[in-house]
Amino acid sequence: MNQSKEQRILNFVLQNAVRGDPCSVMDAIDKYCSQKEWAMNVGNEKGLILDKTVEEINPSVALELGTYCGYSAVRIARLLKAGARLLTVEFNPEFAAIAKQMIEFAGVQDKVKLIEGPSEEIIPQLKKKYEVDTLDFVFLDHWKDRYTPDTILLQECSLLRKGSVLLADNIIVPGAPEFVNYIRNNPRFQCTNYPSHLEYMKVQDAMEKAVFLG
Ligand SMILES: O=c1[nH]cnc2c(O)cc(-c3ccc(F)cc3)cc12
Ligand SMILES: [Mg+2]
Repeated sequence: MNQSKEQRILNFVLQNAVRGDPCSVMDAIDKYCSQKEWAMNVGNEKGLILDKTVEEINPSVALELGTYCGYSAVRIARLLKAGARLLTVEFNPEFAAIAKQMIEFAGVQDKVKLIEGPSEEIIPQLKKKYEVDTLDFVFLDHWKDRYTPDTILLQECSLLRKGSVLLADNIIVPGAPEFVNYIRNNPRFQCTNYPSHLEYMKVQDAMEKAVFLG
């Protein structure tokens, strides 16, 4: 059976990174995906914007939509204080299986709960099934057409509180114009745009930060 690209990325990490060292895992993924095979990890340039946002908030409870191979789950989890946790949602079972191994190899599994399934099903379960009160931070990095409906669903499920921060990847490429229109014209959010580049490419991209005003 032919190996998937995601399996090749994981194998490269297992061969070249240091078990229990999240930064070595991130570096190995970035090295492989910039030199061998492009993949849709947030990457190091936009990753630094993600780092600064997470450090600013210092979240107790964070949610990621779109785990993929686990690169940004490792990136976020390495910055979480003792007792804080990241819930990360992945729809694709193959990606979830790779991400589980990536998160465990990086040694951040105690801070990360990987949930397999569609975000529209998982979000309404967060309070009762996953014991979430409200979310301090949400990283949207799944499918651009889900950014707006999932942001609305988070509000309907009372998962956002005054000061909750959303950060969305891929505002330019692949682009989320409907989400940008929704969030920038919504008086309940205070938005900031962070120009950057598509991971591993000299192509313009951007991230959008949106603070929920309650
Ligand atoms: O589908 C995506 N989900 C989350 N993040 C993505 C991401 O960072 C980049 C891309 C992407 C960008 C350019 C391209 F030619 C093909 C795919 C897709 C996703
Ligand atoms: Mg992305």
